[in-house]
Amino acid sequence: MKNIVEAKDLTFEYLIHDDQGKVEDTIIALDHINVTIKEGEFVAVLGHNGSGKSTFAKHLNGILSPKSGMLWVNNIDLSNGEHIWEVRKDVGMVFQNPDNQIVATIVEEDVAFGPENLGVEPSEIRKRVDEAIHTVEMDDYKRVSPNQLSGGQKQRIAIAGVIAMQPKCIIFDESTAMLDPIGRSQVMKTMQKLNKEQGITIIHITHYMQEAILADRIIVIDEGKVLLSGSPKEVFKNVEEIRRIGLDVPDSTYLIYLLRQKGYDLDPTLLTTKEVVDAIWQLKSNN
Ligand SMILES: Nc1ncnc2c1ncn2[C@@H]1O[C@H](COP(=O)(O)OP(=O)(O)OP(=O)(O)O)[C@@H](O)[C@H]1O
Repeated sequence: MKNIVEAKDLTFEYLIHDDQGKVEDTIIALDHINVTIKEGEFVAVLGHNGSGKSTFAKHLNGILSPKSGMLWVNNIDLSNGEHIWEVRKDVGMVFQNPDNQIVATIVEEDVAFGPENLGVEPSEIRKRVDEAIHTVEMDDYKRVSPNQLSGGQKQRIAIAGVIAMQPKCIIFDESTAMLDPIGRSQVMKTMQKLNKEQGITIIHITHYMQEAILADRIIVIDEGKVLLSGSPKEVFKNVEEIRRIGLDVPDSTYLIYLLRQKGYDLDPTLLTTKEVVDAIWQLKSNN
C-alpha cells in the first residue's frame, strides 16, 4: 500500500512577535517528527493539550509549512510551502466546532460550497452533493437550515462538504469534542464507513480513548515528538508511559494493569470490557 503521508524530521516553530513586530520568542511545536501513514489507514493521534497535534494536522493540508525537514502528502512535496493548493483537493479537514464550518443557510448549498470552489461542473456538483449527503445519512435534511440541526448532525454536514470534494484523506481535528455521546457515535460511525467502504484515509485527533481503540494505529505525540506509534494494543500496554505524559488509557486497560499489580496473570493488551470479562472468567475457570 502506498504512503499517503511521509514526514521526515518535520520541525515547526511559532514565532511570537512584540508590539514592534520583532520576534521576541519561539515555540517549538513540532520537533523532528517522523511519521508514515499508508493509504486507507485509520490513524488516531493522541497527545495532551499543546503537544502539537493540531500543528501537525495543519501541515498535512498546507495550512502551515515546515520550518525544516521533509513532508510529502499524496506524493506532493510540501516541504517548502509550495503546492499547498494542490494538496487541499486531496486532504480535507473537519474541525472541532461545527458552527464555524457551516457557511450556507441550506444544507445542500453548504455541501455544494467546496466542489463549487474547486470549479466542478454543476451537474457533477449535484451528483456529488446527493451522494455525500446520503453517505452521512442526512437525506431527509437537504432543504433544511443548518441552524435547526443538532451538533452531531451539523458535524455530519461538515463531513459531507468535505466528502463532496472527493479527498483521499480526511483529518478530523477533535471533531467529536463538542458533541454529546450520540453525536460522537454517529460521527465515529461515519468515519468508519468512509474508511471501510470508500478507502478514505482517516486521521482522527481525539482525547477519547474509546474512539482511539477503533483505529488501526495510534500515534502518541508529546512535546512535539512522536512518543509511541502502533496498534491500539501495542500502544495502550504502555500504561505508565502514557499516564506519565498526562493521558489516560482505556478504563479496561487500566483495570487489567491494576489487577496485574495484584498478581493476576492477565494479558496487558486487553482493551474492551468484554475482553476483560472473558479473561477474568477464563482465569476463574482455570483455578
Ligand atoms: N498560533 C499560535 N501561535 C503561537 N503558539 C501557538 C500557536 N498555535 C499553537 N501554539 C503553541 O504550539 C504548541 C502546540 O500547539 P497545538 O495547538 O499544535 O497543540 P495540540 O496538541 O493540538 O493542543 P490541543 O489539544 O489543546 O488542541 C503549544 O505550545 C501551543 O501553545
